[in-house]
Amino acid sequence: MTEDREGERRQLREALRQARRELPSATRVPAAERLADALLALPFAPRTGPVAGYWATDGEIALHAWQLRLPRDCRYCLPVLGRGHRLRFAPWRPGEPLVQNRFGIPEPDVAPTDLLEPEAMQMVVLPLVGFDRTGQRLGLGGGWYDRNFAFRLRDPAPPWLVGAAYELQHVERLDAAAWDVPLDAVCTESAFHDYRSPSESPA
Ligand SMILES: Nc1nc2c(c(=O)[nH]1)N(C=O)[C@@H](CNc1ccc(C(=O)N[C@@H](CCC(=O)O)C(=O)O)cc1)CN2
Ligand SMILES: Nc1ncnc2c1ncn2[C@@H]1O[C@H](COP(=O)(O)OP(=O)(O)OP(=O)(O)O)[C@@H](O)[C@H]1O
Repeated sequence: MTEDREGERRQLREALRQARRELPSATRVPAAERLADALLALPFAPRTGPVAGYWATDGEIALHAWQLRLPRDCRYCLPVLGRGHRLRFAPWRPGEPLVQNRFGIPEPDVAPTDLLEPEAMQMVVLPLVGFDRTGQRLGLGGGWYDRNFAFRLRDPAPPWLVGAAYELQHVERLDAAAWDVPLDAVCTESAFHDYRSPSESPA
């Protein structure tokens, strides 16, 4: 990528992060409920097994409403950062112990043997800074999700990869890099954006 492109990407990231941070709680609270409605109504919403969310930070749309309304046999998990940009997941219920990771984001305080691999997830709800009409995602820039879900560039779902965002994070077009893993869908407070190919979305 050229330096110009990288600079543009940085500017876009900052503008979108600021816009989402500025949303008032009168907007955030109902948005989290509408997001939960959309995630629970997904045609491929899992009935059972581990599903991954995130601990909302930096103005990200919250997932607690979804977590509370998940089917009984689904286990809500949070991302746990490892060495070398390794991302794994740990089941977590409200009240269970948390520690802060290197970015100050809470993650479950569990033994390494309790961590689940990305491949074990039925569905992953990804945080994002921006998304476009083709399902490309702009993240915080660490490449954590792209690295750890690169297998989805060749393997079919599951895990289904679903971005969660406010509609104001929708942008016209993001440049795709070779390593960018496209999303299967994005849910917002007002829409379900379906990016699956026809073969993945039977009529
Ligand atoms: N809520 C949430 N959890 C997440 C992510 C996320 O985007 N949101 N991640 C998605 O990948 C992973 C963590 N990746 C992250 C990448 C950068 C920063 C970040 O805040 N960077 C700061 C600089 C902080 C520092 O260097 O200490 C910044 O860009 O301002 C945070 C998390 C896994 N967990
Ligand atoms: N599969 C991969 N293998 C090796 N490096 C990768 C891979 N995917 C991404 N990266 C590296 O990660 C860096 C950040 O990528 P990018 O800007 O796309 O992150 P992002 O999607 O915005 O962030 P995140 O996924 O953490 O939310 C890139 O510079 C790239 O070098």
